[in-house]
Amino acid sequence: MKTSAYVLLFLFWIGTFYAANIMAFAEFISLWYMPAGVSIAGFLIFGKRAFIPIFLAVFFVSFRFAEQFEQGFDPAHLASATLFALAHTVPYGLGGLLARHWLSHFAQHGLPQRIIGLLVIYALAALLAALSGLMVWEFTTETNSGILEEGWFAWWLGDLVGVMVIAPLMCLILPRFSRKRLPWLDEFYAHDRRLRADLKPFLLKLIVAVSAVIGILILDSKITHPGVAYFVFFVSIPQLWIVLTERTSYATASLVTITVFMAFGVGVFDVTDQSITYQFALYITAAISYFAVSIPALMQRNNQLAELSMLDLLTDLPTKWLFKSLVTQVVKSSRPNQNHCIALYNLDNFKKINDEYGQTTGDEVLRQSSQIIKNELRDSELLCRCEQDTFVVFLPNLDIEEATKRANELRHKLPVLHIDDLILPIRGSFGVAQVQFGESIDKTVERATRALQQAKLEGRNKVVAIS
Ligand SMILES: Nc1nc2c(ncn2[C@@H]2O[C@H](COP(=O)(O)OP(=O)(O)OP(=O)(O)O)[C@@H](O)[C@H]2O)c(=O)[nH]1
Repeated sequence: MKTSAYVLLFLFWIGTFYAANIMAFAEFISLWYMPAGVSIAGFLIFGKRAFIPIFLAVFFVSFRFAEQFEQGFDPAHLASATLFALAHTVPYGLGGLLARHWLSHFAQHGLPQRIIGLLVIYALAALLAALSGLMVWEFTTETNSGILEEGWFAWWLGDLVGVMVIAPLMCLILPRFSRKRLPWLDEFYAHDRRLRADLKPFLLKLIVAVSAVIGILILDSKITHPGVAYFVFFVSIPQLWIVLTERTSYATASLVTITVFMAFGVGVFDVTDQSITYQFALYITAAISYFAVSIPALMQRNNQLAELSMLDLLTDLPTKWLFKSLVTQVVKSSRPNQNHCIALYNLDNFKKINDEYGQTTGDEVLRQSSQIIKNELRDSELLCRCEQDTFVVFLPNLDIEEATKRANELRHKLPVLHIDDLILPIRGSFGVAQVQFGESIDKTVERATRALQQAKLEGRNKVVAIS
């Protein structure tokens, strides 16, 4: 944690505290308690070192409040400010550290499971903070007995919204001030690397979301029916649209924007009697956003896996799996009188190259020789790496004789390679088979393999066709 991070965390805490006060629709009452998000994210990103700046910030604010209330300094204020600071810092410290442990040590669980855990931790930390905060309040003042029972739910929900909305924003900003890399955080923002930073479509979607918020607030202020406020849950739809199609950083910004408009709006449009509904809507919208973030991440992971299974990493050629699915498609869409063949080839005595010159030279032979054959192919032909030093070429629209001739042409194209100081003449044995009507590609490959074995038995560096 850099020194600037201590100052930043302290200032963020104080800043969000006063910002929340601006958005309060009654004294100490607003839809969200933003500093809670700063606290939990501070511990999440910086670990236990976040304790000092957060404790000091809460202490500072509590002390100033006590002074303002009672007009003048009283040493008891120091004690009550300390208690308030502990009542806030300890629950969020525990929550943040637990969340950090959960996200960094249980990376083997999928993102959705980790998000469930995160939501539970956030909810428990906010509940603990609400209960301890109110207990300290009851304890330090004489006139406030009973506020624990009355106030715990509203406090909890307000804190929880603050945590859910502000923590992701802090997780974007704070890691820049950390000396450590936080790889477990990257997965949440994996989407950002794939998508271009295009502000225009995002802003359009954000305008839709904000218009929905304002429209519903106006409706709620005009129509006295209490059910109107429930329309605010619709806001989760444009927010979900943003999460699924835009960068995670934009989705984070939109969640904050929606919340700010709602927090100001309940006061401006005087619909504070429905504030619990609005808080719930914000919580649900945030929770949906958290889950939805895992969908683009999963999609990206699937794409990577699909690419891995379709392209051979060494030669960059399609794999047998892709070969089979492509050839099956071509054969299926062919007329009955169309002939197609495959030529399977294996490099001769390749093991010797590996043994004598090393695996790296062997790899280079596989890479270069396959690239040369690939460059010789016609547009309709397809080369894939089957396994080890065995490759397969799809030869469409050729009967077995034409295909045998073509395989011989390709065999002659196998190069004499110059790798470092070595001169390596590359040879190969080919087995050719025609795709029979109604036969699976696996069966054709099996027959071509038999022909290839025959070519090896007959002395290598030749083509054998099987009918
Ligand atoms: N360098 C390298 N070697 C590989 C790779 N995959 C498999 N091999 C090696 O390729 C060799 C395959 O040898 P074979 O085709 O069975 O035997 P061969 O020496 O080519 O002899 P014939 O096929 O009978 O002519 C084995 O030694 C494998 O270890 C790879 O990705 N890179």
